[in-house]
Formats: sequence, structure tokens, C-alpha cells
Amino acid sequence: MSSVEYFDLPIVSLKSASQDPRAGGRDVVKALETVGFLGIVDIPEFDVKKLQQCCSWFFQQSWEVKKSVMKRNFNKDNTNIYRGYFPVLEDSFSRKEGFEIAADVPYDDPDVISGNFFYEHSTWPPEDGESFEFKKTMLEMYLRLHNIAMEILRLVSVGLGIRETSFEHFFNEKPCSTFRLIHYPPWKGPPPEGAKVEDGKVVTTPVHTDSGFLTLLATFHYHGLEVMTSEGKWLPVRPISDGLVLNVGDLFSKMVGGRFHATQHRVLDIGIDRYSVPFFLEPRFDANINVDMTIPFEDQRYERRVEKYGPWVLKRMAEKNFFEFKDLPNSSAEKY
Ligand SMILES: O=C(O)CCC(=O)C(=O)O
Ligand SMILES: [Fe+2]
Repeated sequence: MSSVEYFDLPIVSLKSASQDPRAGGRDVVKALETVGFLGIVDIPEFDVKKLQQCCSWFFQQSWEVKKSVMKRNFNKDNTNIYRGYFPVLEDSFSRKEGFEIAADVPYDDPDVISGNFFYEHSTWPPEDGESFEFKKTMLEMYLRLHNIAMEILRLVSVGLGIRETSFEHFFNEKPCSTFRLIHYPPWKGPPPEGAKVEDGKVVTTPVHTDSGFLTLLATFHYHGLEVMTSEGKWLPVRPISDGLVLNVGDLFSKMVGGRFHATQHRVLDIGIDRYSVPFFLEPRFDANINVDMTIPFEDQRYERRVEKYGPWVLKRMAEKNFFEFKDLPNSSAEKY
């Protein structure tokens, strides 16, 4: 029997890297330049079990509860369009249900008042007040993942030889980040043609790159994530059950002049229920993303047109046709 060829991600111990940022920064930058993916282990104050508990708590909720937090596109009684629950669509070959939250900004913030959906408040399922504290744990984990991402960006800065805090201002206030719980149920019966890929494999998320800045992903012990190697070959990622997988999004790649790779990846149907939790780090809506972070700020003497993150990402979502976003208001990109 032939053994499975895995894609062994470069691994960084966050604890060691933070103690020796020069060596850590060099390792992180090298991984992002070559593979575009990185495994992160030894993460202080991070317990992947809490993410697992969030998934099992949420996805076991009744249809009524799920409906109460469903995005308006799927339940016309609701007002939330960007945050909340999206169900499995039986006619789509992206086969997953998910629940998404963000960090709320105050109600009197101009972006909330103007109805900019990136700043829509998260919507929460009712809790019985006794067992697992879902909302509290989700908010705690959001904050921890945000801070882990910031720690990694400090290491990246050291590795690039720029000021350690160079990336912070993009994310400090009002980041548009999304924290998502995903459940991929296996196909019931024969999968649609569009979900079939080479060698009899079947996808539950087709090939894509992430649009945002960077993704921190918990895949627990589950197999199924595959990345495209530089030789154009699909290889499975060996699960990192107590750590996180980091991957570069299109925006990060753009903001370092293409030096880091937004690597293509996909998720295969593994024949059983699969869960994963991505944290998509995204800048403020109006952050100017037309920069090259590999050039020290003092040396950036040429004129650059301001390009805001929000309109940029809306355009990309429309181009990529991600099913979660397909019914967002049409004119959004033009509006801002
Ligand atoms: O579930 C996974 O392992 C990957 C998910 C993913 O690629 C995504 O949500 O963008
Ligand atoms: Fe992805």
C-alpha cells in the first residue's frame, strides 16, 4: 500500500520565536516567502479545546436557534447581512454551514450609523445560562487570535527589517476581521459533478486563496485541507491538532509587493463531519492598503494613490463569487 505524501508545513514555536524575535522573524518570513503557509505551535494562553467546544455547542443547536441568527439572505425575518449563521446549501458544491462574529464597535460610531455592513454588530444565539458560555468564550478566543496575529506581525516586521510595530495601525482600531466556526457535513449520496476533482476526490470547499490579510486556522485533528505546491501538485496538510495553521491572504501578498505567497488551497470531503475555525485578520475599512511594507516608511518617497481596504475587498469578493457573500448589497463597492 502506498503511503500518503503529506505537505509538512514549516513549524514555528510562538513561545521560542517571541523570546528570540530575530531568529523567529527570519523563520516566519522564510515560510511566508516560500510556502505561504506556516504551522504555529507552543502558543501561550491558547487552548484549542475551547474552539472545539464552541463548534460542538453551536452546531448542535436546533434549527430554530440557527434561524434566529441566520443572515438575512437566508432568513428574511432577520436584519443581519454580514455576521451570523449561513446554512448548508444543498445545490452548492461548497458544502458547509458556518457562524461568524466580529468585534463590535460602539453604536454611535459613524460606520455603524451609516449602515456599513462590515461594522454590523454580531448576533448571538440564546444561552441557557448554565452550561458552556458560548458568547463569552467566542469573544475571548477572538481577542486571543487577534493578539496572536499581532504577535506574528511583529515577528514578520523584525524579519523584514522594518519597525516592529509597522503593521499595527492597520488593525488597531475597528478591524474588519471575521471569526468563523465551520461545519462541513459529508455529502449525502453522490456528490454533484462540480464537487468532483482529480483521482476520485471530492471537495467541500473548492480551490481558492483567502482575500483578506492573513488567516489563522484551527483544523483540530481533521484531515482534508490541501495546498497547491509550487510544482502545481495538490498535497494534504498534516493536521496540527493543538496549534494553528497560518496562511497569507491576497491582501498581505499585495502589501509586501508580492514577496509573500497567497497559496491556493481547498478542503476535501473526508466522509465524516469535519469542523474548522478560521480567524480572518482584516484591516480597518478605510485603511490605505496601497503600500509596500517591505520598504521602510522613511524611504517611501514616491506618490501613491490612496486605496481603501473596504472597496478593494468588496470588489474581490464579487470577482471570486464566494457563496457566503454572493447576496451582499450589489452597489456596495461603488458606495464607498
Ligand atoms: O477548513 C479548512 O481547513 C480551511 C478553510 C478555508 O480555507 C477557509 O475558510 O478559507
Ligand atoms: Fe481558505
